[in-house]
Amino acid sequence: MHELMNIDIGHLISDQDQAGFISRADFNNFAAKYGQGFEEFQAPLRDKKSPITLSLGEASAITGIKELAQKLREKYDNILLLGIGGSALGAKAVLQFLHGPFYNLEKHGNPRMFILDNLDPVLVTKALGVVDITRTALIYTSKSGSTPETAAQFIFYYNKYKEAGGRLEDIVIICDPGDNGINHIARQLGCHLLHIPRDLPGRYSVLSSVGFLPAEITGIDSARLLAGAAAAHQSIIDTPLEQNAIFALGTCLYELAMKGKSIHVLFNYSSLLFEFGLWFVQLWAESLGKKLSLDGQVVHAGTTPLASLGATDQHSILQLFKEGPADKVLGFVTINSLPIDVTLPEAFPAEKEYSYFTGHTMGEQLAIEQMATEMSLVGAGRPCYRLTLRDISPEVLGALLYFYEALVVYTAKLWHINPFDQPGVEEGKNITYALMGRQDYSQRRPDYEQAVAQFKQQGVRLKLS
Ligand SMILES: O=P(O)(O)OC[C@H]1O[C@H](O)[C@H](O)[C@@H](O)[C@@H]1O
Repeated sequence: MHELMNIDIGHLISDQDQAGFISRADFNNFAAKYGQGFEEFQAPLRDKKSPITLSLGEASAITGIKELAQKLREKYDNILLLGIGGSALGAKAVLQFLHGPFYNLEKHGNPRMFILDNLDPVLVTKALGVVDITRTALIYTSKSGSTPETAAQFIFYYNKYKEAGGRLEDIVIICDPGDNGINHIARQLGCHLLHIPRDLPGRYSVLSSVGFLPAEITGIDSARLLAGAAAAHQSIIDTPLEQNAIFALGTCLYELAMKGKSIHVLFNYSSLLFEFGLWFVQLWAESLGKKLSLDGQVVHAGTTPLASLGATDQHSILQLFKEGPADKVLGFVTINSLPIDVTLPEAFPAEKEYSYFTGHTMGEQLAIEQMATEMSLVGAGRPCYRLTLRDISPEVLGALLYFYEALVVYTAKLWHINPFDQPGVEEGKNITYALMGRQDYSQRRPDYEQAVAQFKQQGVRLKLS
């Protein structure tokens, strides 16, 4: 992993015992205090018992995924990928990091990929306006198969597709194995059906067919993504405690949370990492934000993730990071070697605001701005760490994704919570099912309707115009 990315946590620690940082003495005591817990985290990884290691077993699915991707590439100009949360965010992160922001506008001979991850009548209708549905393949990704937003999208496009004479057997459904509606539909349509390992939760599923199929369709070798993840895995289980990045960073983040750093900002210094930032937000939030501990105590665990984009957000939220509440720890993600750089030629030499650029590259400027921002935050007493990615390659991204998955699982151990469930999102779903008239929720419907009426009554409406 060290060849793919490296990490600097030096500015989470203070030798002067500065408030808001980890003291050197505390840091030196981590092994004694948390070493045992870290071994308990490493053991299931080593034995391939941790759910995140299920991704490593997905190597066997890659040949089939490549064949399917090839077929779809040959037949179709566009792909509409329907999914939400973990069924969309990872694929978006992969495509953006490896293809850049203009993939759909560039000429490369591969299908354009539209990932529709919201319930929005305007979005779904507009998408129909930009693709020829008869030249478009549908991928419906839903681990549970019961997510109402994605199901509604699928019903809409399935009908449009059928009306247009689309080949139903070319539809792709990606879901859990199981005896449920989505599996029944796939079998009824005789379409492609790819299964996600049952115990691999959706937000950890990017390194499975969920991320691999969109990657392959657009020309990314998913075996290289997985090779990067495998390298990260090996490093996490082999590296001794004192140099182990997951141990040091995870423990620092937990201890800083105990000191009131309740917000974890990931400040990504490349437009290619914007979607990765959103993937991180779901992973961190749903895995660590828990009311109950493993033994049933009310703990309200977790820290709030926030994704920022450098250099853009230096001009919006940075002011707050530096001078607002001291409740944040910031992680910078930078890319060491860019495949493209731009040297600025001389222009307006008489003007001091413009003349100093001559001969500098934009990559150099971005790196300077990142360091300047980080230094200024550390100087203001804000703890920061930095991940430096070797380059823009599938191996690096695979390692980065697996690194954060493992970091979340280790941090959850410190919080003593389950990182693989999300009980907090269920209630809203149940109310939706009941109010939308789902049959198996009919008994609960009157109660929910009454509760909704009461809730609305409690509102205090003010006039704005
Ligand atoms: O993949 P699906 O089953 O459709 O789930 C999509 C999303 O639904 C829920 O909101 C869960 O909290 C998320 O973790 C999940 O990623």
